Amino acid sequence: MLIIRPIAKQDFQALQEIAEQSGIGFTSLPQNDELLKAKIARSVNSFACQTDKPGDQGYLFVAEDTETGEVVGTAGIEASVGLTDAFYHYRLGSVVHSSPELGIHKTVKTLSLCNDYTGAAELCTLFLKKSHRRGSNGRLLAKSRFLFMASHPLRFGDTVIAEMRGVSDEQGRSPFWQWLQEHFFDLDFPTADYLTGIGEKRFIAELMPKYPIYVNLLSKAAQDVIGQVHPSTEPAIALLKKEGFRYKNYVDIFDAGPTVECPVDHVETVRYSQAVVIRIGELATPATEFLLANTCLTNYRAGVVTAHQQEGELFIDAKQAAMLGLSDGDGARCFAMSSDSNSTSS
Ligand SMILES: CC(C)(COP(=O)(O)OP(=O)(O)OC[C@H]1O[C@@H](n2cnc3c(N)ncnc32)[C@H](O)[C@@H]1OP(=O)(O)O)[C@@H](O)C(=O)NCCC(=O)NCCSC(=O)CCC(=O)O
Ligand SMILES: NC(=[NH2+])NCCC[C@H](N)C(=O)O
Repeated sequence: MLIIRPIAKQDFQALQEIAEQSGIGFTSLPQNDELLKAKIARSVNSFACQTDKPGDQGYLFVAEDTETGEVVGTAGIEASVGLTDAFYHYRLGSVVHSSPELGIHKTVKTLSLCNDYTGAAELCTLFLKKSHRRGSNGRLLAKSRFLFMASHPLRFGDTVIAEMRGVSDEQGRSPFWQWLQEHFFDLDFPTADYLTGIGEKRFIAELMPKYPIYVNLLSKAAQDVIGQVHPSTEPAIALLKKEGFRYKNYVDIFDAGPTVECPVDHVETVRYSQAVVIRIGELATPATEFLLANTCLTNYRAGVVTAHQQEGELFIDAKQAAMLGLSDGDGARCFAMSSDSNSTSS
């Protein structure tokens, strides 16, 4: 069974391995041991802190294979971005150049630097080792965060966003960055991405073009990747679109990958999840698959279980209950895996 739990200090090596595997452009996991240790410590403090409003908390979860004890994936949530340092995007807009006298009307796309997502919660750091990309593992890892948010809504911004990794090749060459580099920076994409990942973001404010950029002046290769995701990120964006996330013309300032957004209470897993009381014992048939999480903070656990729901109660067997730290009579939150089809679009 795969369970999702908060990251702990002893997961450092596993996180280091995931940082190595995730590669360039996966901004939130740079290969820097001190930073990874600091990320773990920040997460441990975030789960432990008592708060009723979003602040500088970052929650990092891991997926653990209970049979081998191996950590096989990560997923994160930032409570609210841009409150301690500026959080930048490019907003893709339009300007119209029009001369009725000459009969010329031209709409030109522009990219404007902005901080519009300040205060939003952010999903990040979603990674599953290739060996475990099967069955419902990816869905469990991505969705378990929404059960956590549904149980602890006061800890997060009202809107949740996700910055999707944009297009770059295996050497870390990004067509969009290439253009910026030629005109404004003397830094390659891997270095810029690394500096952002370790929080050294002052150079953005200092060097980034401050006036809107006319998109038609960019190279064709750069124009083509605006709002496009890296091939390995297709499953991640597919999962979020099914949850109701939408692209509203905001892109990453380095690789032009799309940012998608959704009000937290509109996210499918949040909307269709239910608070239930756990009953442990024999399962009645037909039992079906549920995503189930306890309502704890530091002892948070989530997993996919076979269960039987009757009104406000969810019946599970003792083994599954033990894995999720649940006892008979405990409150929990569940989502019927079959209700994924409730999604309004894909
Ligand atoms: C993202 C995950 C964890 C997802 O796990 P899996 O690949 O096992 O997921 P899956 O269940 O096979 O696929 C999820 C859904 O995507 C669909 N799908 C799969 N491949 C696709 C493709 N090439 N194009 C379009 N859709 C595709 C599947 O049909 C499925 O939809 P149905 O359910 O309808 O069948 C993994 O792919 C991964 O680790 N990727 C590499 C790292 C990465 O790029 N991470 C995202 C960075 S961006 C980030 O972290 C922010 C986003 C976030 O945190 O959520
Ligand atoms: N350059 C980018 N577009 N980066 C997006 C970052 C990918 C992913 N959201 C992360 O947490 O790392």
